[in-house]
Amino acid sequence: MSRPQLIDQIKQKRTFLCVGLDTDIDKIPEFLKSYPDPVFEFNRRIIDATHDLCIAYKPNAAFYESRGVNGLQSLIATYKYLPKNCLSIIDAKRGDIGNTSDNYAKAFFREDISEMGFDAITVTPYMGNDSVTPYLKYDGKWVILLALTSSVGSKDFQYLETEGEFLYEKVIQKANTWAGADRLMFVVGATKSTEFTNIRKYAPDNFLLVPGVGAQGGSLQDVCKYGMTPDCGLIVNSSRSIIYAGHDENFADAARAEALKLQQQMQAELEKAEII
Ligand SMILES: O=C(O)c1cc(=O)[nH]c(=O)n1[C@@H]1O[C@H](COP(=O)(O)O)[C@@H](O)[C@H]1O
Repeated sequence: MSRPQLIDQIKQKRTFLCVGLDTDIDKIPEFLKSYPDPVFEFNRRIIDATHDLCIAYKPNAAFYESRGVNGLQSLIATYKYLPKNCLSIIDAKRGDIGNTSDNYAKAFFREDISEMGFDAITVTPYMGNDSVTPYLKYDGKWVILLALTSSVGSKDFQYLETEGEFLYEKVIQKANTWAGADRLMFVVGATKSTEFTNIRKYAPDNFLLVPGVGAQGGSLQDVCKYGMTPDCGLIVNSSRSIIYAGHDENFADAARAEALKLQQQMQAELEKAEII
């Protein structure tokens, strides 16, 4: 999905919500366990219940890889089911030397080889240029680079000062010399909303993938106040607070209700900023 298409979807659907498919087989309703692929069945119902309220889905690879071959099958089935008008993000947080990154890129971008052709992948920046550029070779695909994460541990390295700047500021500036805002996004945690003004100095046009609203306590309103651009520039992810909102046969309705609350708040923010 290109940047103009993404912006168009945001305006049409009046939302910039990403539903995180962090599907833990131990947390899904018991009645689904009789299905051949319970995790896919769970995801299918979540997608059916939320696709008009969001513009992206983000399966987190860890929840699938932890189940070996079965997990990979659930991930492939989920990828194939994702609506084409939603940005598909694989949250894999990969990054390695060039030829290894080439293979990670194949794993998630080359549908002809791996059966998965996600639109975007999360990548760690710390091995530098040659670890990131293999993902950028794929025209039309996005790299979403970790900049300032929502985790408590973000202070360990991301706030280290070097040449008068924080390391995360350097990451954003350097990475923006590798690709434009039509190919590169950054992850910035919603729990870091006070930093958004600063981040926009270095990333005025990039879309930011913002996790941390919901279970981690980040404020959507603050994220919008400090991080929104004339193109919206935000994809706000929420995983647990949506997908585990209910625990019985009605879990998909409960997920929809949570997604709807966020969509309505997002619509209000888009209207306030006169984007729609
Ligand atoms: O890259 C991410 O998506 C990510 C970066 C970050 O800084 N913090 C963060 O929580 N995430 C991911 O975003 C999702 C957050 O899930 P919830 O806290 O359940 O909404 C998880 O899949 C995390 O792995």
